[in-house]
Amino acid sequence: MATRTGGDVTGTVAEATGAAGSEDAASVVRTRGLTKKFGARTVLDGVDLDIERGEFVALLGRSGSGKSTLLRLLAGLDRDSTGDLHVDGTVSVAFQEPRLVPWKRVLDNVTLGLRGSDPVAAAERALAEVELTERRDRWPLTLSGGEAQRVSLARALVRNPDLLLLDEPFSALDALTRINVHRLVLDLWARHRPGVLLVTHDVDEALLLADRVLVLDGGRIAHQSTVGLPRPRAREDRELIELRSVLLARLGVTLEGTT
Ligand SMILES: Nc1ncnc2c1ncn2[C@@H]1O[C@H](COP(=O)(O)OP(=O)(O)OP(=O)(O)O)[C@@H](O)[C@H]1O
Repeated sequence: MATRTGGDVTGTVAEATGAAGSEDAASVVRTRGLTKKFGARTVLDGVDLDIERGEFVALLGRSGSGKSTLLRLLAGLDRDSTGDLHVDGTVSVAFQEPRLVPWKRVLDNVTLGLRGSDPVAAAERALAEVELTERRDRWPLTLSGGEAQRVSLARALVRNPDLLLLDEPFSALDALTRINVHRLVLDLWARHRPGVLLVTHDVDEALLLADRVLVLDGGRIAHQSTVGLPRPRAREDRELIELRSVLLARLGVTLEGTT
């Protein structure tokens, strides 16, 4: 078993408790030699990962490289691993599908499992932040995809997480909605400053949003690029274009013959 310390997971599916002082107060995540096997197959093979408080990290990797597996371990949704894993603070998770409870209205989805003195007021504030105050009494099935994803973000943020884990939360959205939700996530992140780990297939999305972009390959963090540009960022920025080709090459995509 991995030594899992810290991490009070609140999210859509998991609840775990624990508390421990961090070895490094600046880090919300610290893993060393984190290894995960499914049967005889080693999917994560000694992952060393640090995420600082308030840092936005994106994780790229080919399909099946183990991105979601790593996210699930950080979320405490899977505990069967070896190595060191330390998560310091509260964790919230948002997935590709919003995973709203269909028989609960929007507001009740956000307050679900929420403790504290006034969960309704907290949920109302969170819904206002994602600009969905008017939808508070709607049933999830009557929401658009973008609205449902914003409710899912409100539900994640209402808990004021130290670590926000995002597993491809934008991939099912149409291009325009995706741009708006990107803007919203950056806004919410700037206001709340959780550490973020965003799992994505989209190199541009990673470069537009993150401070650091990691590539998972061969069960390890095989590459990282730091993106020093201020936000909002433009896709056509020269530095971004260069980083994009480096990352695509690391992902095994070559752009020869394309413009
Ligand atoms: N519960 C499980 N039992 C057995 N194998 C699993 C299980 N979960 C994941 N795997 C395997 O582990 C590998 C990594 O899966 P994972 O979902 O983490 O990859 P990923 O990088 O997130 O992929 P994608 O980008 O396609 O979502 C895959 O080969 C997958 O089949």
